Amino acid sequence: MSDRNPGTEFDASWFENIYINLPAVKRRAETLGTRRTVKKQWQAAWLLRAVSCIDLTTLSGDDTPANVSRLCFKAKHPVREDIIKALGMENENITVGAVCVYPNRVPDCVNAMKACNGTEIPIASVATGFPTGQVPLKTRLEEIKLAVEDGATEIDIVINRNYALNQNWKGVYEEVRMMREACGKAHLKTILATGELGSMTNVYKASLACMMAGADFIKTSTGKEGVNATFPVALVMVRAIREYYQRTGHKVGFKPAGGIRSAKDACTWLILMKEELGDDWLSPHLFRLGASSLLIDIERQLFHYVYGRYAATHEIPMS
Ligand SMILES: O=C[C@H](O)COP(=O)(O)O
Repeated sequence: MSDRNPGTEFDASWFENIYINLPAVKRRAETLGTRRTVKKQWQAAWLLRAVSCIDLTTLSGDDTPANVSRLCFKAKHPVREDIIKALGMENENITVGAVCVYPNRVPDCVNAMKACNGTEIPIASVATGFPTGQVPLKTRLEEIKLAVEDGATEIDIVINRNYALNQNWKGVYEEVRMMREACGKAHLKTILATGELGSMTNVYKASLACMMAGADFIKTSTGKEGVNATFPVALVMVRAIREYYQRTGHKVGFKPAGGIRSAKDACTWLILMKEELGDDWLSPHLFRLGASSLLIDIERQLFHYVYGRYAATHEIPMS
């Protein structure tokens, strides 16, 4: 993870005169999807980089110690050994960026990580009444503290959408500030739930409020809203990250989440980060992809890359 973002005093002037040129943002987003392709010889490297940035997620009502344990094993061994060997990467320790679960499942992650020896992978817990946040502040803060006590090293909170929709940026700031305090040493990711914020201007202002309050990452969505991670929203958020960096010198990370399922999209997200913020934002310290099923497609593409598309789909061993 990046060096902690200490945040700043609340400054209302940051929220004045913000104008988002939506047609221009949309045009820029379209160029990301259509005009950039990763050269063949670089494809595997880009895909492995995407793997290292995944927050491998399970956030379901029917999560159990068993499926969380499988998730943790997969987090430590995200790509099949023969594929890694064929790529000449057997000496690299390739893992995902973190696992991401509900607070009740954090102890299961701790146990599962102990059971498979080797690298410790960060355990991220959603908290604060995820996904809606519609519980009292005292409960939301307590939930963070319990998750950290249980072993979470990263906390993904949801912001107060009521405050955001009512332009109460000081309210958003003060709650996030308290949440950061409750996190202690754990890193803080703030989920904006952009699909519920009503406008791109609100997305930009919510991003600023969270970073001012000390968010280490800003994250698009819970994955449970009607609209989740989109490229136009991401462009608005990363430009807020750039403004915050220019004003304070602190680098804040970015996590798109929700509906990211294809290897091609994963590469496009990396290209967006490279072009908008630069190479520092191409590592798990400053970039995460929140996803529950993206890894399956990346592994499939790596398989095709190593063995060829024909072998991958048609060949069967005869003995
Ligand atoms: O934070 C991560 C998201 O909840 C995952 O969403 P997904 O299941 O659409 O990949």
